[in-house]
Amino acid sequence: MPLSTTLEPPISGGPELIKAERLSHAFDYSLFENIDLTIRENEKVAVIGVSGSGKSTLLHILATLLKPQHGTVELLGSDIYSLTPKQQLAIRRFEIGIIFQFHYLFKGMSAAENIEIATLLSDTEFDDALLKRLGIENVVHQRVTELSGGQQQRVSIARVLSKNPRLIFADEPTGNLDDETAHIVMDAVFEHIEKVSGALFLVTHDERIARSCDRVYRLENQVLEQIQ
Ligand SMILES: Nc1ncnc2c1ncn2[C@@H]1O[C@H](COP(=O)(O)OP(=O)(O)OP(=O)(O)O)[C@@H](O)[C@H]1O
Repeated sequence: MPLSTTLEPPISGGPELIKAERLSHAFDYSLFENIDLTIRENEKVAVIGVSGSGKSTLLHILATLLKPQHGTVELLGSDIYSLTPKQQLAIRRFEIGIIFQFHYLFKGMSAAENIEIATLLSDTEFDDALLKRLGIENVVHQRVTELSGGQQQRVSIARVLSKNPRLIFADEPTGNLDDETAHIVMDAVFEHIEKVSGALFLVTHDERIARSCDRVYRLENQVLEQIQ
């Protein structure tokens, strides 16, 4: 059994926005055991690791989507898996943005409609400047199915940022993007975190992008090891 991986919080003394303690989870085999992780205000944390090591599962657990078999997750001070479904929904709606590997856009709608749904639900404004910045201002009125994978990825990122969440969980957000666009997108995400004094939990295979975060961990052999 691996040793408990207790990770020291960073030097900054800001409030703890994401705090996981003693997380363990298994499917057919154990993915990780006794993981502790704290992410404070204004911090960006990346996790890398080989395919199948459990990175997405860890992201789902932190992002309220999957109850861990052991351990606790606090978001903005609330123990999320002890909340009622209604309370969980409110946190998901107003405080959490999840950038999924596979977008999950509404395919029958235009890009703009996909973004509008998010702004309506979270009571925020449609941000034209953000679309321009992400280079999708000329395609927003097209149906999502007419867009390239990279354009769809940017629409899904615009949808998440438009909600103005404090906590962003991003699973391979630059997987479909060329290097230049990947950097534009990550800069927009980083700036957003700064603007809202939020926190980012990023899963990526791109080591350069991981290294641009404040801390980097590798998930391997059931252990989350800090490598930067
Ligand atoms: N809902 C599920 N039911 C059963 N097994 C699952 C489930 N979700 C994930 N797994 C398994 O858990 C393991 C870890 O999956 P996960 O998606 O967390 O890995 P990952 O490190 O994110 O991989 P990748 O880099 O390829 O996205 C895999 O073997 C996967 O098949």
